[in-house]
Amino acid sequence: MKALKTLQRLLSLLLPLRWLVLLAIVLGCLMIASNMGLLGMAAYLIAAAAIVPFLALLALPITIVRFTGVARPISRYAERLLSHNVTFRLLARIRVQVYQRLEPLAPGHLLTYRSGDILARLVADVDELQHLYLRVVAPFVVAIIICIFTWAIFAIFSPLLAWVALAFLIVAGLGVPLLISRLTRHLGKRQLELRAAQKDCIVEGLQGIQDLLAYGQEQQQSQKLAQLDAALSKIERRLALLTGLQEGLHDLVMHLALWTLLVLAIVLVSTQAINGVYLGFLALLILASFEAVQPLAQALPMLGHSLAAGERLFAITDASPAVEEPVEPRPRPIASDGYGLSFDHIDFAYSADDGDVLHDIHVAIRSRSRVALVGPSGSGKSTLAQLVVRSWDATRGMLRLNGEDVRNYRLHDLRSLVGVVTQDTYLFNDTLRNNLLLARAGASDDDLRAVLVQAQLDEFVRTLPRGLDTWIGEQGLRLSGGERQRLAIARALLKDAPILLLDEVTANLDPLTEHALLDVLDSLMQGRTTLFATHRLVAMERMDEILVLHEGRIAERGTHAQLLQRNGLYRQLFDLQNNIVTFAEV
Ligand SMILES: Nc1ncnc2c1ncn2[C@@H]1O[C@H](COP(=O)(O)OP(=O)(O)OP(=O)(O)O)[C@@H](O)[C@H]1O
Repeated sequence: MKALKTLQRLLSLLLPLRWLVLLAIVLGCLMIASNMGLLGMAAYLIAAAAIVPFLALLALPITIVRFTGVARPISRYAERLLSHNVTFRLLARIRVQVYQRLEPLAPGHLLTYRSGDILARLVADVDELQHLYLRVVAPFVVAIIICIFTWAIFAIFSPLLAWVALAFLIVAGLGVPLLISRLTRHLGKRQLELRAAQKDCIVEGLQGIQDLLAYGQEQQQSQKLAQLDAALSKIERRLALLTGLQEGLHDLVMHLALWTLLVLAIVLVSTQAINGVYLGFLALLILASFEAVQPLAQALPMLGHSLAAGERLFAITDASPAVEEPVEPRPRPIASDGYGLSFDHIDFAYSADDGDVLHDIHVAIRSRSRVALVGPSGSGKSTLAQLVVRSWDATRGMLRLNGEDVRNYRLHDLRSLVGVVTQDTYLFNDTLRNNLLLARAGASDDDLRAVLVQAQLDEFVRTLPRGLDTWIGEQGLRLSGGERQRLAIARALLKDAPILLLDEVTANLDPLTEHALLDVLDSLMQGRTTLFATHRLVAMERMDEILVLHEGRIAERGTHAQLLQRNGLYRQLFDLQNNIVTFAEV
């Protein structure tokens, strides 16, 4: 039932291209009909030439042979061209549509998938659909038309012959392949899963190569890959066995059909029910019909692969996004005197199964103020900051931007107001220039230079032989940690958004680099409403307010001086970091 529904959904994707599909079907019929015409008429001519005294009487069959001889290659070529065109256009469209569906799922839902698995779905699974679109849809319709056509021709000579021929065609074209398809369906699904796991193993192995080498685990990773390969080969062997079996059965049915029909026809000829001159014609016609249903017979067992791939793709497109777009969105807010945020009694849980990680967060953040979120690891700093860009929505309570619920703005509008720098801002394997332009396409070189100066990266860029056109490697691997962070800051400066989220920006840096970067951050925060999540209590005196989070609650709030005076959790964390007390004393 599920397979039928998937098939129906996959077929509905063809609707926008229905006229091209129809044309491919017409061309397919023409190709097969001309093949049948060529073979059938050739057989008839040979038999008839012996008994027909004047060649002129054979003018029509001769014309048919000449016409079909030319029509066959032309229609074959046009049909192939068109089918491939339709299929690969559709696959490209599906791939983009699935990819676009990934974006609203990020980051919440995507965490449940592995990168290799997503890669496999977008590349290999989409490719699997070609079995359906290229080799099943049009060939199926063509095969049905051919069956009807064959039946009609045989019926002219004898209804008995017609029904027997049709029965054999149905068994060869549909019965055998559907039987094999039932056997291969679960294998096809397993094959896709194993291929995805294989890709994931390779992607993970490459991403974690340094740690694998450091821990001497590279052998284990190759063993894992070898095990997956072995499992995959086993499945592929079984699939090859079944496909071979299917081809053998098809040939067997075809031979049985040929002999049965020939014997029947000879009996009918001997009883004068059929003119003997048509015997060769009928024999070649049945051979041509079997040849016509053969592509479908070969493709049908692979239908299981397409259905399994379709199910895996629909699992992505059907997943509900972590956050929804508003039904009636408010226009993008424009506030000349800045943007304030207010968290109204917010509770948050990552999923219904998990407990709340934020409890009753109730705080207003004035426009253009700098607020630090500090607290022990896991206290909820990043989670709270991420609510601002609606990576997730609050489970209870409301987050307002200048008094309006953030859920009432288009996601794009809301996010365009926020600049984000995290400890692992993603840098693309591209030039410095293009990594910056991500924040504002079309920015001039002067704009780029200005933000590089502010981010104190201009001198570094000047030392590079290719300047802004230098490739920075995958994830900015050719840059040091400090340079990567400065580039991320320059990017945020270029975006020039009025709200800023800084999440552990200095976490991976040495004290000297951290110190230098704090000045850069200072200029970035200038005039922007800033949430600065950090567990490092440095430069806290530059903050207007500090919120100390503990187990998802605001445990303390105030300025650096007020919190130190209070002698609470903040003081403990501060003393611990500055080696004033030891961990045991806290
Ligand atoms: N995607 C997620 N799914 C489920 N739980 C999560 C997820 N991300 C974080 N958590 C949990 O939420 C809690 C708060 O995590 P969060 O990352 O916000 O803390 P943090 O204060 O920023 O920590 P750190 O300083 O270590 O970055 C933790 O218990 C963490 O395990």
